[in-house]
Amino acid sequence: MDKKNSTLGEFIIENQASFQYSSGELSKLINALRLAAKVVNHEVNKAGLIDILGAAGDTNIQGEDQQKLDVLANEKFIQTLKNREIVCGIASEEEDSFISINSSDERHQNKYVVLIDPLDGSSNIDVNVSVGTIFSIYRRITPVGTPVTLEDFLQPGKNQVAAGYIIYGTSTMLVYTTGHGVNGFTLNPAIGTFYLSHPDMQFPETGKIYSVNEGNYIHFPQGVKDYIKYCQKEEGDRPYTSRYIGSLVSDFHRNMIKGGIYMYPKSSMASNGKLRLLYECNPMAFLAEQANGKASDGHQRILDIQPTELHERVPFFCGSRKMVEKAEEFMK
Ligand SMILES: O=P(O)(O)OC[C@H]1O[C@](O)(COP(=O)(O)O)[C@@H](O)[C@@H]1O
Ligand SMILES: [Mg+2]
Ligand SMILES: [Mg+2]
Repeated sequence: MDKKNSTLGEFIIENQASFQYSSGELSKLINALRLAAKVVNHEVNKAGLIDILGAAGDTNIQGEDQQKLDVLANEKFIQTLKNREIVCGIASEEEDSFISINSSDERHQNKYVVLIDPLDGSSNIDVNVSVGTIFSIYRRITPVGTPVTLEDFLQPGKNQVAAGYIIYGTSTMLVYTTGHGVNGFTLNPAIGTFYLSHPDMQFPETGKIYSVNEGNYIHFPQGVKDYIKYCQKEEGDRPYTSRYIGSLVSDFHRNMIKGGIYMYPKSSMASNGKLRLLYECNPMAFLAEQANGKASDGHQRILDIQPTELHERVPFFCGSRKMVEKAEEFMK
């Protein structure tokens, strides 16, 4: 069968053998994420027709006003994973602490934990700009059959067994890696099936797009200011084009296809920037490296960072390898 025609379900089965310790559990887990993605996609598409726009009225542990769609997406992903008893723990950007899940079947204890950003790009929900969901999967490190602990979630990103995102945009796509390259699947809404549309995605080695919230320019470290000036200078293949959607998933996706760099630096207002290491930076860094790109905090490889807190933030520089290296030079 021509690879391009394969569905996500077929692709998962075909690639199961490449998973370390493959017992089918990781395949079931990715299948469950696929299902939850379709459920949330259905709700996102109705935004404006049903009551899911605007704030939900609560504040999450990040100190952000939760949007109704943040809450709905969070519930749908957690519910879908819980009901299928295929993970032993879940951590979410929208939950204060991690959720421990014990399988009702003594003989079958799960070995994976999932970390999710259920709705990425929340500030774009009400204005019909593309948003996403981000997921990251680890093999637990505490003994199977015992309750999960914080330790199981505070693993360096290089321990991830899988990571991906769903983008709810002009089309809905699921893009993921299990450590064997990055593949993108597009949802055919007529039949509710994801098809392999973007096999073996690769970041171009360099590009002409830089993505950063320039509204924060005066608060950025000098190195970042200098790199932005470098991007804007009339010289060689520059100036680059500034593109910033304000949804990490969408900016990353565009830059992976066209070549570019996304930056959310630290600033005098936010000493570690805004993005969460566990829910946003680690999964996107794993995808970037699997697609020949690069991700750092301006100095250190994101995937080598040892997390210390569930909701910690880190500065984030991610995209085409040569562009991230250039930005790091300026940061030095
Ligand atoms: O509005 P800002 O400060 O530029 O932040 C935009 C960034 O914040 C985020 O929205 C953070 O993610 P959440 O929406 O999941 O909180 C990123 O998707 C995006 O890149
Ligand atoms: Mg996010
Ligand atoms: Mg979010």
